[in-house]
Amino acid sequence: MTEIPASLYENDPTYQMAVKQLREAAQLLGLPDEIVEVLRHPERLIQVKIPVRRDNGKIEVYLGWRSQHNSALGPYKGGIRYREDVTPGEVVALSMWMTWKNSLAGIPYGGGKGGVRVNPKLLSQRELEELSRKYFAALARNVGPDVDIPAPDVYTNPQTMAWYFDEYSKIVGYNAWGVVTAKPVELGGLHARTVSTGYGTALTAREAAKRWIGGIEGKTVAIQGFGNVGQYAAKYLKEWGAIVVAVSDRSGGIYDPNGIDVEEAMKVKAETGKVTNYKKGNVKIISNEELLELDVDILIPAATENVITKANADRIKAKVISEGANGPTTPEAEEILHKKGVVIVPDILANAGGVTMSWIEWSHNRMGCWLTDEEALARLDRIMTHNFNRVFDDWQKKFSDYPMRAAAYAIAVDRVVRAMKLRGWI
Ligand SMILES: NC(=O)C1=CN([C@@H]2O[C@H](COP(=O)(O)OP(=O)(O)OC[C@H]3O[C@@H](n4cnc5c(N)ncnc54)[C@H](OP(=O)(O)O)[C@@H]3O)[C@@H](O)[C@H]2O)C=CC1
Ligand SMILES: O=C(O)CCC(=O)C(=O)O
Repeated sequence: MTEIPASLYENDPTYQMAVKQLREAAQLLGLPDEIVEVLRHPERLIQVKIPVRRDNGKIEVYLGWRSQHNSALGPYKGGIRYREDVTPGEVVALSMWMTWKNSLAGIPYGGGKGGVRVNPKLLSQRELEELSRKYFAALARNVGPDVDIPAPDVYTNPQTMAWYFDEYSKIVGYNAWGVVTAKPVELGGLHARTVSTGYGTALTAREAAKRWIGGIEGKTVAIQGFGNVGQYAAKYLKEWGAIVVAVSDRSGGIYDPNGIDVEEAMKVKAETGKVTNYKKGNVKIISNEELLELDVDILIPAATENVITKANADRIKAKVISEGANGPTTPEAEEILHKKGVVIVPDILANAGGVTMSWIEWSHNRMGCWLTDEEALARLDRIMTHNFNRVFDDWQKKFSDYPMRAAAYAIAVDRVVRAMKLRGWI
């Protein structure tokens, strides 16, 4: 385990975007530069080396990171992603966004995020298990139910959490239920965690539609990314009366102006791995870029960072954007869209359903009692509807010259700074 210097993440464009957002929030709150200087760096950035014996008998070495951004409000909390192009800068940016997300959600966590540079689609299940166990064993001294609590992100899932949980429990010598969340139901997880990020993203789109475009009923929706977040956002928006006209994955997008059969698209994705194998109705294959520019009421980017940029912002026609993904909109694009009257529900609010449900799972694990999925989702609905309306009202009253993100950041950053001051850190 090594800690790595700032020069390894400072030039990363996703990190720079996160710092720009922080600086803008600091300016609105009147915070001095020295506080920005403290907040722009993680408290700890860990790099680990993971040698895996491949099925062909050869050893391959992978690199992994965990960024622990800020713990003023509680233990670090945030997911771990497996992607072939993960960078330390991206991981630090994502951990900073977790600090603001958890603060805004009002849950007792700081921010953390992890990543392993690997294409998991090229590994067998046995190789993935070895990689996951070794990565978590390497982090074991720096995670724990009161220290840092990981969860899934891109290309990780409840099975990955089961391996992490088991590896950590073996090391500490007891069942450490609270060390990870989004575990399988058999290991203290909630099915509601699987649907919760997409549910929350759909919910904030629903609430934004009520306040901005006359309600969700009959509104058209396009969703980029058809994984955990995109699929459940599509499912709930359809249930609430919207028409999901387009969805996509890495293979491309499908578009039917009369509406996609979401259940069927989920089945096709599960069985074939590609949503573009969906054949129902008058479906047309489109590119991911075309999907973003469709003439729809609501757009949900639910795949990856930096997809809405100054290069395409002018051509985006949606009136409401709910950010299921972390960091899908660059600050330059956001300014263009704000001037066009588009409401962007920021990621730290729109995709907070996952971590909020993680907190429900974690607190129940620690109390040794269990909630039903219905109770858990009803609680999430109450929390997120309240948080959405609080941010929306603050935005309209105090920050309407800026995008909605400004109001969310003002609440989130202020809470962290106050906690740091009370603790005597700054
Ligand atoms: N899971 C969670 O609880 C949370 C996730 N998020 C964020 O939501 C986003 C999606 O995460 P999640 O759904 O969990 O991830 P998944 O791995 O479940 O799904 C990712 C989806 O995005 C697609 N995708 C990936 N890269 C691209 C690309 N460059 N262009 C188009 N599509 C792409 C994938 O395609 P394919 O299937 O073909 O590989 C897949 O459909 C991420 O930004 C993540 O950080 C935020 C909060 C919580
Ligand atoms: O539930 C969690 O802790 C993970 C959430 C996460 O990674 C995210 O919100 O981006």
